[in-house]
Amino acid sequence: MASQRQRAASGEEEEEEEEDSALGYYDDEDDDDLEAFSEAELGSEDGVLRFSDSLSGEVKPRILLMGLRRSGKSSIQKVVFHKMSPNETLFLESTNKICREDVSSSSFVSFQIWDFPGQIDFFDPTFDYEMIFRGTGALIFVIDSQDDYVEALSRLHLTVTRAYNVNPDINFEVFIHKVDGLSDDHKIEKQRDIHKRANDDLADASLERILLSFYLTSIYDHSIFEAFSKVVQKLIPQLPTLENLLNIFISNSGIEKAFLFDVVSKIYIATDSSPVDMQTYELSCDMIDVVIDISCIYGLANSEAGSPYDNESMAIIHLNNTTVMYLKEVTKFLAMVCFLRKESFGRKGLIDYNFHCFKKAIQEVFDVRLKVQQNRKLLSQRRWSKLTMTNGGVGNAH
Ligand SMILES: Nc1nc2c(ncn2[C@@H]2O[C@H](COP(=O)(O)OP(=O)(O)OP(=O)(O)O)[C@@H](O)[C@H]2O)c(=O)[nH]1
Repeated sequence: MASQRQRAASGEEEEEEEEDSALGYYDDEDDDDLEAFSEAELGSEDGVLRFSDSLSGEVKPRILLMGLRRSGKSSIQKVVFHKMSPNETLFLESTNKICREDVSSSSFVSFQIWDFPGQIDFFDPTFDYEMIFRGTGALIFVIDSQDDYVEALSRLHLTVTRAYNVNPDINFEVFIHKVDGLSDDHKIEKQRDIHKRANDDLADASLERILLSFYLTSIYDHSIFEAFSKVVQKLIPQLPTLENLLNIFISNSGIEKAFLFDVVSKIYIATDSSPVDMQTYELSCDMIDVVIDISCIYGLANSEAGSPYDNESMAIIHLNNTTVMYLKEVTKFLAMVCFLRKESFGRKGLIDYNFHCFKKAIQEVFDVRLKVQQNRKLLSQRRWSKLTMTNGGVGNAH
């Protein structure tokens, strides 16, 4: 019953299911989708924006994780979205099916991650790669920097050119991964070499218009979260508005830097336009961890199951260099982390007032988004029922 309602609600979901069976991938998130649907439909919590409404009619951007075997694709997914500790990834088994994961049930960022097995020949004629690339927002190609990368580069070239022919709007992101084993000089040298070779290959094929972005990553530090943040940010249509709001907020509050974080994944979905330095980012991640850990241990009454993060969540940390870190809840999934001087923190009342205005503005941005999503949902519902009528499958749509 629920699944019939779900299907009727969105033609796109139906399309996805068709894709699922065509590709034979593993998806352990179906039940979560149903839960998310009933929650969204019933409007479970007043005043909480349903950013994670998985059946909103919006086509969720797809992020593909590709690369050679053992390059680290599954580890990246597990560490960023499942809080797996990096050491545990040593025991991960090789992926032998495409694994799809919906990153929308527990966090703000709403997309699907498809983890491809390294050995798969997705250019096999029986494999419908066009269908895969058509709905893709970003393609992350993982290259193991500790290994010989000649084969990886030719695979990257093949993948990118095929994908570009199907969908020129895909963002191509190259993770030069496992850089934890390399010295700083070596890292830069590898990046330069990979960058040059990959772009030369494209130039030789007269495909200079394909833009590749490169990131040095490792699951053993924050670089993987930072890189993923940038990949995800490119898929958020409201990003310029969010950045603008943050700029206005910090300039009126005497704040030096502000990040808007997705609490669950620790991906920052926006920051003001001043440059990001890795240390501030790492400190912000640590602060979120501290808040969640302390809340889990001491904040939940009678160790009941509940959310360690709610609208009361906030934290202030004074660093020994006269900097203050200030964390405040923005929505159920988002937190703002600010860096400011001790003197500026004296005007906390003003900061809190500005924050209140910022929060309201964010709410408005997402109200608009919600409306757009609802309209799309209606449209796709109509399209879907028309389609089922013409195919004589009216029964399925009800
Ligand atoms: N040193 C280091 N090792 C890593 C890093 N990321 C992953 N690994 C290791 O690389 C090995 C392979 O990782 P997987 O995530 O299974 O690789 P995969 O690309 O998913 O492999 P397939 O499923 O076979 O395609 C594991 O032993 C990980 O612990 C990293 O950033 N640094």
